[in-house]
Amino acid sequence: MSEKTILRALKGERLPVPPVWMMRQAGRYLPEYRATRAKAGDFLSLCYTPDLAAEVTLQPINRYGFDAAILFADILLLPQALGLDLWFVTGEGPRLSTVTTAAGVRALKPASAIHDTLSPVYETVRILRRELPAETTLIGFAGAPWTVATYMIAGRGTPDQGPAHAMKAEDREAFSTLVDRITEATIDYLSAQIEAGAEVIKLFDSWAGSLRGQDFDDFAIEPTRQIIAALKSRHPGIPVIAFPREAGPRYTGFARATGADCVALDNSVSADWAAAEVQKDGCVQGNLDPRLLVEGGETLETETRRIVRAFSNGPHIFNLGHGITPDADPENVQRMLAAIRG
Ligand SMILES: Cc1c2[nH]c(c1CCC(=O)O)Cc1[nH]c(c(CCC(=O)O)c1C)Cc1[nH]c(c(CCC(=O)O)c1C)Cc1[nH]c(c(C)c1CCC(=O)O)C2
Repeated sequence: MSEKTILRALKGERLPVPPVWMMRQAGRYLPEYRATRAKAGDFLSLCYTPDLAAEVTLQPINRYGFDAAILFADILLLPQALGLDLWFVTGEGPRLSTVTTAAGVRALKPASAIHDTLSPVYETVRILRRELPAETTLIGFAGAPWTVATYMIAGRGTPDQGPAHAMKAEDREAFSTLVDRITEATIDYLSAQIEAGAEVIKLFDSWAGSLRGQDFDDFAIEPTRQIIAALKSRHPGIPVIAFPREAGPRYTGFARATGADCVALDNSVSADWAAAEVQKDGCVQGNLDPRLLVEGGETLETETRRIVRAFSNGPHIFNLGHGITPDADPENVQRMLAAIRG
């Protein structure tokens, strides 16, 4: 069989039709996901039950034939494996016990202890490698250290990441120690996913956009660079997609600075700008506004075609600028795919 399309794009090949997958493609917009989640009881039980996590990972592949499957798990399982309490409040989101001091950082479990909690995730990866169609690429993932730290410090999602910025300002050393601990644990976590069968790794830095100036270098670029260097030295050739969401002008040069093979773009940057500034360094993915999968209509098709055209001169994986939302219409995903694949 010829090499999988996603892997070819990640090596820098320009393909006549871009391969496609979607962030949060296994999720609440799909009735079959809601049914399996009900069977599991709650979101975390779904993440930690390998048969059910594999089942929901496969649902969007079976329905739409995406070129990649993304492991079903969550970026907040890692803080839990480091010793924090984690729970999800229905309709609100995640809650964690917090780390805000040097003593709190010292009390975390060592990186070497994470596998006790996370081994079901590796089992999900093994099941998926057996069950996925031969042409479908399996993506493993983790949160990037800054984004994971923002949840560990605040104990929840925050609009401006205020508590994390406050700890960084008040005790930069303790904050850096926390970021280093997450970095080390993330390397071990992703290595274990690769050993279990993940073929590509994605790092989600959802809150990268709130880091300014030197902080962006120290806490968005540097930990990502360290993770990618360690993964590529342990697993030569493993491709990595980095998503420094809302990095704006700092998308320029991000692949070169971190060693990422592909940069994922949110929908606040223009595709034409990114084609000139970001795609010149390698593969890009993303950029379609997830709202369009709620609204549908002519705009969904014209915007999809516009993004395909803008990135048609270089390596490109079609994706959204952020996750598909629970109110999206599954039929609109078919319309998007028809506009991409013709
Ligand atoms: C910040 C973040 C989290 N998780 C993730 C991020 C980074 C990407 C982003 O910016 O969205 C990443 C993530 N979360 C999930 C996946 C699975 C793979 C996939 O994309 O399909 C992935 C890759 C499942 C999930 N993670 C979550 C759900 C919804 C849970 C449910 O079924 O009730 C899913 C399918 C819950 C979650 N998990 C998180 C939040 C803030 C929430 C609540 C918000 C929400 O409900 O969308 C943390």
